[in-house]
Amino acid sequence: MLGLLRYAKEYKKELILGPFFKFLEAVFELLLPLGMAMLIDNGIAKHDFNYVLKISTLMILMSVVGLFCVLLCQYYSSVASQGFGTDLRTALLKKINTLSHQDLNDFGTSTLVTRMTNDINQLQLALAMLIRLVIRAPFLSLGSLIMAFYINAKIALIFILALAIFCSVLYVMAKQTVPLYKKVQKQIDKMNQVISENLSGIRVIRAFGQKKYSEDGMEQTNKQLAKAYRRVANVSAILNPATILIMNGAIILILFLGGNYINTGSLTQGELLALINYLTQMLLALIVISNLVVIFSKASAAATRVNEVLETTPSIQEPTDAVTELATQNNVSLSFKNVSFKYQVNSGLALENISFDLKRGQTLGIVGTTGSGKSSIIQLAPRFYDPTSGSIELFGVPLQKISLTTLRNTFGIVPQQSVLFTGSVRENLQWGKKDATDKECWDALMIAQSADFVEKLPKKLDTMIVEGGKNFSGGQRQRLTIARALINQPEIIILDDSLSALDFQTDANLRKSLAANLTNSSQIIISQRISSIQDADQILVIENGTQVGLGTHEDLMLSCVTYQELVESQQSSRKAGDH
Ligand SMILES: Nc1ncnc2c1ncn2[C@@H]1O[C@H](COP(=O)(O)OP(=O)(O)OP(=O)(O)O)[C@@H](O)[C@H]1O
Repeated sequence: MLGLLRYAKEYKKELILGPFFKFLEAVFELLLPLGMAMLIDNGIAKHDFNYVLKISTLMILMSVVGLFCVLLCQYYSSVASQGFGTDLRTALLKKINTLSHQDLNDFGTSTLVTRMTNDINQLQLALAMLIRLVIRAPFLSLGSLIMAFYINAKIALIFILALAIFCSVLYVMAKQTVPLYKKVQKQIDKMNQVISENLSGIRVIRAFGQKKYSEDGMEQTNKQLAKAYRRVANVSAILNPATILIMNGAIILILFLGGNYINTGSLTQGELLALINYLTQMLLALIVISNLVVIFSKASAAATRVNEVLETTPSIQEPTDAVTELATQNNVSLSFKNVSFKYQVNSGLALENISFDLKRGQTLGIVGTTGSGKSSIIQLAPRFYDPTSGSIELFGVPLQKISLTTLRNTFGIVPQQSVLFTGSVRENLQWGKKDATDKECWDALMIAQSADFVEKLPKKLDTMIVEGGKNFSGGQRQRLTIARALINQPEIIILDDSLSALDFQTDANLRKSLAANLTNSSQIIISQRISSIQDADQILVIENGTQVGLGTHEDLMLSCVTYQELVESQQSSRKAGDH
């Protein structure tokens, strides 16, 4: 956990001044019972009004200065803890952005959300408490003990006894709660996952009338989370009553022993009062320490989880001596040589022996039944995953040697699901090219057959896209994501079933427009529709992860049974639709 403090190094001043002011306040607080004893024994008992006035003024002054010290400490702790949380969150997001798709699959989205939010909040709170209380509480408890020895060493032994019992209770409790907090965090992950699935799929849940099923699932996860919390609370709840019990037991002992000492004249009434004050102060400080233990137990579990992400070595890394310039004039832009791939070490092959050469400026169509491995092929080209065996080359250079930025800038990818972000149409297009001008935006929209509908929008390029692009139709979203992918004029454009929401005419116009405007770019078009790929220079046919055909439409109609069946099934379903 301490390792994470490196993210607080910008706040050194606050980390020093915060505890310093809290320490000052604690010194004043420690002196107050002594002042009270002096006031009673030397002022009130001797009817010395001037002495009472002097000491009480001094005590008020100490309290006021103490108050200002507390305010300053609160200020510094807020600045440092909020800053630390912000810096840590930024670092975590940066790290997540370096992780490969495989690493992200391994973690899962919900746990990353919990780590970015809940876990970092815990760490922020722990740092604030560290500044406010970590020096003050031990100082007050130790200071009270020393003051007790200063007043009466024999009675101070009761303090030691109370302290020993308290520490034992605390140790037992901490040992039990730390693992329980880890379980709670896991349940929070699960809860986040259920919430995000339920909210993102709310329309589907309603459409299928699955409200009850979704609510039951949520309730079950909710109950499990509550159960995990209850188990921690049951253990933690023992601490405060146990501390009060120890405190009251110790006070009884002090009164008993102190009463005898007063009778024999070896202790004054003021001193007895001061001793009880110090005991209360010590144990209250210890309760604070115990609460700190709870906060730090949670923070320790949170730190482990945050560190787990920060310390993950991305499975796909920037190569040393990376190639940043590609000979894009090269005849072959992308080449797969006997590529096989599996998603998990112990799972079966998702792709087996895939080989093709995509020539510059040409189009490769990929067809196959659903789940046959089409998307998996194009996940390998920008190195979202590395192949299990075989090799892939981009303009003659093995992918592993190319800088990740150069590699990914070579591709313009339109994924299966059209993901748009909250922001204007222009801002969304500029994801493809940061400094794209309005002309470049309109050109890209024109090629993607989107200029017409964007032109009709009230604010055109400045029209806001709401979360997930819900204010656009499925087909409009697809065309906007296509425009975003080609605004940078990439060397290779990949359309992963991205024409599915378009009518046949728009689909044909779009492909014509791509061919006419991006003459130097190669294209990979994945589609279930034969009509979308039949004009491609080459068509790759995939079945159960294996390559069962490669050639033109005409070649495949002669040589590939799977292709012939696909064509036939689409022709017959179209005929059935016509009737
Ligand atoms: N992230 C993943 N982790 C594990 N297995 C996966 C993952 N993505 C895909 N698969 C598996 O790999 C196989 C091929 O999936 P892929 O998405 O490549 O098929 P596809 O042909 O593109 O399907 P569709 O046409 O339905 O989009 C499937 O069996 C699928 O379950």
